[in-house]
Amino acid sequence: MMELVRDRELHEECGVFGVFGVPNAASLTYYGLHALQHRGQEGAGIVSADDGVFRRIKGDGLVTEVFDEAKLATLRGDMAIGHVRYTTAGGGGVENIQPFLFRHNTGDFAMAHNGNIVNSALLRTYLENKGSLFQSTSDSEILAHLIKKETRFRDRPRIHAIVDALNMIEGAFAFLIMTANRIYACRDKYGLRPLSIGRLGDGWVVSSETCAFDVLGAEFVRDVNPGEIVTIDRQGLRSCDFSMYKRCEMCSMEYIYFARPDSDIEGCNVHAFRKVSGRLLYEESPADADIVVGVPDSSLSAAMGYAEASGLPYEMGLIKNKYIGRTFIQPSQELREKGVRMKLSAVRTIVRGKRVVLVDDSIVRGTTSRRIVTMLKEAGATEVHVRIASPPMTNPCFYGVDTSTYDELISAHKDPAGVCREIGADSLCFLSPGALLRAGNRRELCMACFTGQYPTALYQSPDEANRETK
Ligand SMILES: O=P(O)(O)OC[C@H]1O[C@H](OP(=O)(O)OP(=O)(O)O)[C@H](O)[C@@H]1O
Ligand SMILES: NC(=O)CC[C@H](N)C(=O)O
Ligand code: SF4
Ligand SMILES: [Mg+2]
Repeated sequence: MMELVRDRELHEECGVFGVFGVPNAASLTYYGLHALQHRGQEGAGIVSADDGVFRRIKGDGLVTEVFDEAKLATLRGDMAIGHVRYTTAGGGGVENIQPFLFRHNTGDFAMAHNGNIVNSALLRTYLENKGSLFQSTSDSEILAHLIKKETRFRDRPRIHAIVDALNMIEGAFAFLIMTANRIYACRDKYGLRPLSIGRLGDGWVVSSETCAFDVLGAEFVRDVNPGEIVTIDRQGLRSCDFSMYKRCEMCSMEYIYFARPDSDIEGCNVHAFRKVSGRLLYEESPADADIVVGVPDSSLSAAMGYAEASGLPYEMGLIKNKYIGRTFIQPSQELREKGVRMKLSAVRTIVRGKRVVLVDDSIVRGTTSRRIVTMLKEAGATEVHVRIASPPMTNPCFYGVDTSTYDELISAHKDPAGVCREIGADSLCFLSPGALLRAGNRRELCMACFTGQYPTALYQSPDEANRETK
């Protein structure tokens, strides 16, 4: 049977982008979303607002597949928000593609979310029992119903309802909420997901990652803080805390794997973080070898750091085919194995007769490492020493990253020696959690998928999590 195979082993979260007070906001949002495309390739959407008139276009696929010039031209106005989606809750389907748009007699509004709400099942039941009719199966829609659930105080400013609603949801989020006159940018109190604000001409832009600012020529202003709502309107920026409990537990996988190397997250450049993590990986786990090879693309910065610290030459021992799309069709498991060969090839003349240090950013199921070790050996490498720039991944993520279930995580069942045997390497070492903190010069980071110490309550047993696909 033909099956659709994703080309990435680890799946990212969504990306959100917003523009306030700049003509043709939707076109700018298109370019912003294009810069965030790596965060989600399943669907994309933009909602624009023009004098209280909201217009929306959304669809399955990449930003370039969903929009064209003619479509963008219909999204008039100087305000817009957009979203690129990778599903973490509620399944696929066009009804789950964001931004969501809600029509209400107190004023229409649109909403876009990156993250995952861990108490969504409970809240959904509560809201449905109160009469809510959901348009989608996405966890994100819950926030809108929470904002509108209280009809007794219709005249109070909307921000009060937003504060109350944000305090009812538990989990990870970067939310953009757009009304006729303003955009609210909100981040969860644990600081799990990134969200930054930039200046563009007389207006403002908000983005999951700062790489989108550079694309538009916008200037970084500041990050939205954990537990904060930044209101953007004609008066400029205003800040309000919806929670006094604040942590700085940014998702470490943003630095390790997800974010683009040219993004700065909470003041630390992603490429710089990875490079230092590679240096620390060498200090913790040196290897007797001839060359250092990174697994394209996400581990290249860490591999450079490892090579620099070790004094070994950094070589391009693996090449990635740029034209392997987001997904490709494979007929069977056997050909699926060949799928990675379509994606990555060893450079025979570079690795032949060499002892190779192979640096990757992470091991999830172990598929990539196993295939690449075999490939390097088949190409003539005499030894392959695998060095991973993150700790063993032993727990699933509940916060918007599809890191797999317990059953699939190779390190949940095998110690590093067992994983080493399984992938056929000559040695295997992982980076320590402490080194991750040092790489970012931080006191806190979410490392729950490595340590099992989740910053929030989970509302789900490990068994349920294990059964859940996404
Ligand atoms: O142990 P596994 O289950 O194989 O997963 C780990 C691999 O997945 C990711 O790469 P991915 O192929 O997703 O994309 P990349 O090209 O961006 O590195 C990550 O960088 C590892 O290489
Ligand atoms: N990856 C994400 O951030 C997903 C957002 C939301 N939970 C969804 O599944 O659509
Ligand atoms: S559990 Fe892992 S992937 Fe999930 S938010 Fe924490 S660090 Fe990121
Ligand atoms: Mg990879």
